Amino acid sequence: MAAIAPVSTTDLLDLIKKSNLLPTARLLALPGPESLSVDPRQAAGALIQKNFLTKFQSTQLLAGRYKGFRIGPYVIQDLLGRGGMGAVYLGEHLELNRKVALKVLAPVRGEAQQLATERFLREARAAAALDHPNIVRVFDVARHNETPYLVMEFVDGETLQETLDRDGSVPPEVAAEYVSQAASGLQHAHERGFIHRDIKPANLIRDRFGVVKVLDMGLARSGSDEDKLTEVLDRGAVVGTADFISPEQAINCPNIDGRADIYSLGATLFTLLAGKTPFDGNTTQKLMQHQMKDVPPLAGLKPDLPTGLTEVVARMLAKKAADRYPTAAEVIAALVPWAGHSSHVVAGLSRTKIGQSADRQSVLGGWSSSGSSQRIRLVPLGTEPSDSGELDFSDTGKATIALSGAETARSRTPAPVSVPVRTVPADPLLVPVPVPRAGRGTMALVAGLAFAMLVAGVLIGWLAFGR
Ligand SMILES: Nc1ncnc2c1ncn2[C@@H]1O[C@H](COP(=O)(O)OP(=O)(O)OP(=O)(O)O)[C@@H](O)[C@H]1O
Repeated sequence: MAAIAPVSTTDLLDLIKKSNLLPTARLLALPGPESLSVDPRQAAGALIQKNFLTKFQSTQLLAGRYKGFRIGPYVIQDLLGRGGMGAVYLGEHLELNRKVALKVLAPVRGEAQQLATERFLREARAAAALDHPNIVRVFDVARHNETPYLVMEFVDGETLQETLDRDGSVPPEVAAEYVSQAASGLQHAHERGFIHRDIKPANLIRDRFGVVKVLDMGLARSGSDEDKLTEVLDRGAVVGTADFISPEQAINCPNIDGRADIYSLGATLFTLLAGKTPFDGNTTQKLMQHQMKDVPPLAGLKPDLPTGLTEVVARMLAKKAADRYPTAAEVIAALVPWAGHSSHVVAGLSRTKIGQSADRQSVLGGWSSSGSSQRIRLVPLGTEPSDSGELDFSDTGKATIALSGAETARSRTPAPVSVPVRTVPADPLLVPVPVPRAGRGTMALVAGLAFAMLVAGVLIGWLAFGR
């Protein structure tokens, strides 16, 4: 039945009552029609001001829509965004007043529903295994009227894609810091055997305090036995986003590792700095170029960029995984000269093995480490000591990162992560369905199609792009 917009304030108040969006105490306090404007729009405005409604709720109610405001114990307050699988809403727990992000699976039929459900579970499992300030936490997965939804940490901020859409590009030191924070989250994920597989600016979200968090662990895959199943089922699908996909993912290599994420993070850093993605063209052309064509030199696109930084990007974007930084932690070390002062990076690193291990020398691999067990010195290989940075995890809650040379040390308290963690139960409500993955928007490209296009396009590609 089509929604009927309220024509009077009494109609509006009736819709509010039917919508179930207010807890009983608030409902009892709701002003009557006599104390509101007779115009329902003005009445709704007054109710927004008195915190009975949000703008989103008011818009829905004024359009006559009053269903769907409640998902489990949460009240929908706003639409945060839409992705390939459904919508993400801001929800507030009815009793606890805690704000969360709710990812609600869009209704689809048949096998697509099973695939989406499987991905939901995968996202929940991956995120539940990870506990890091630079990774968006998933608290729960449940069903509401048969519709699966994820309960996530609400990040009050914007994705780096939104930043790019607004600002075009990002200053070098800011881009280096954002990427260092993302690398810190990835280091944590990689240490636990998870590869994200779809790192891109749209999957990095920055909160109001400047903390960057990795979103959307939906494609993450662990090396655990259980996930070997989905690995087998995934075979046949090229997964990732064409603008940021690593060469090995583009050819659906079965044995990718964390260095695939490092490539995608490099493509993200390239895009943040240059204001454009590394390659142009359609999806097939982009896949081919990631494999065959050198990334255009950043210096040509942005002559003012520090040379050292463009070299870091080039190494992250090396075609062969072996030529990239071996770990995300080493990307952070390489970026210290530009991202150096961030307490957020330090706070994130303190949750990785590097930040926790007494024997940091072995964790750090090629880096040199000095001082007490509470301090590590980061010297990216092949750089001058003046490029080094020092991370200090020593004092209670205080984190210091210092650059040697002209820079002076600064100390800040890392921004606390205030949302309590509720891990997803081992036996979630949803049952995984063993079906192969298929394409989903920008995320999955069916292998047969991709391979066919690749083979057919190789000749054209060489002619069109050369080397
Ligand atoms: N935890 C969150 N906190 C705040 N906003 C969020 C959160 N998760 C997602 N969003 C917002 O919702 C939008 C859609 O998220 P979603 O993960 O569904 O999209 P996507 O990654 O673009 O889609 P796809 O699943 O196709 O990759 C994001 O771009 C972001 O703006």
